[in-house]
Amino acid sequence: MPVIHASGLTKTYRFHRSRVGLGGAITDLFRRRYDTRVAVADLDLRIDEGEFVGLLGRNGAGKTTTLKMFSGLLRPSAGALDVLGHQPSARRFEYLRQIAVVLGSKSMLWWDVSTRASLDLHQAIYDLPRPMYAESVDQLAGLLELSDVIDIPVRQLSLGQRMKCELAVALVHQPKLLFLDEPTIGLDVVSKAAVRRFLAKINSEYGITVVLTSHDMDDVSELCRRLVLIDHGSLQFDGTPDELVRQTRPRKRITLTYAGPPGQVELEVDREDTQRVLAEAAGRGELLDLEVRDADLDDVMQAVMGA
Ligand SMILES: Nc1ncnc2c1ncn2[C@@H]1O[C@H](COP(=O)(O)OP(=O)(O)OP(=O)(O)O)[C@@H](O)[C@H]1O
Repeated sequence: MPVIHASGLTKTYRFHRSRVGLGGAITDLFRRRYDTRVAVADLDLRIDEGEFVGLLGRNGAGKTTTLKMFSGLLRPSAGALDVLGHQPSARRFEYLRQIAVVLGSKSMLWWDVSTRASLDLHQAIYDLPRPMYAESVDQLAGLLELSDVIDIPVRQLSLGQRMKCELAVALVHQPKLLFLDEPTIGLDVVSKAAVRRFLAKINSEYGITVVLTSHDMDDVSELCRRLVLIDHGSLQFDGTPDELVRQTRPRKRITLTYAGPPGQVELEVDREDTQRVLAEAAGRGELLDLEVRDADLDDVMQAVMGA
């Protein structure tokens, strides 16, 4: 049974287009001009329980809009969308109770109070039974190593500590489905690694289905077993990271370092030619070093974004 099933999902924004100059601004007050933009076009997608899916694409591709429709923040303009048996835009409590949304660039925490106060508020909002709530807070505080920060006002926390607290608050009601938009944006390498470890664990051990958007290819390659690539709101690719790499950059990269001239040489060769090229290279001079590698996700995304 799919957790998310979208068919022909489309979102068109209607927005006000300003006229230029003071005269234009005054005219705008009386006669507004509107334009439309298709942010997501005819998207068909099925995501099953327990998956960890990366939603990728360049800026403006339609990732956030898609996540917002999945989570019920935006109403689709056309198409059908079923998430956990609900129509998200109806925003029914039984649906919202089963999902969580974490936006890296927007905080759900109150700045002037501690994370514990935000957690207590969520207990009240979701009407969580006391024992379940206590167990949930203990579990999340343990997994996210929050004991030193949970009672400190949020404004005094570092960005990394704050993101861990965001995750705790988002997950305290034990949702089945988590939507993450750029969860590691701005974090240092240590905090990124901690957040990724946590996300991998809640997916593999607690079975939470995760849909993530990120421009950080380390997030994507470490966490996502499936990638969905969208461009101009349309589906461009749906498969594993390895399939995306093979499809976009099928060639091997060889770096040869010779003792004498020409020094270091970089080559891109077809897979089936690798052995022949290496044998030929070895006969051309004394080799100090030799490296053969596949393109990685970073190379691939650069190729895709630049296309
Ligand atoms: N409220 C809005 N009104 C009008 N156009 C919008 C609105 N929100 C987004 N758009 C447009 O819709 C398109 C998709 O935007 P969206 O934010 O979904 O892309 P994205 O893939 O998440 O981009 P990014 O990687 O920069 O976050 C863009 O062209 C954007 O300008």
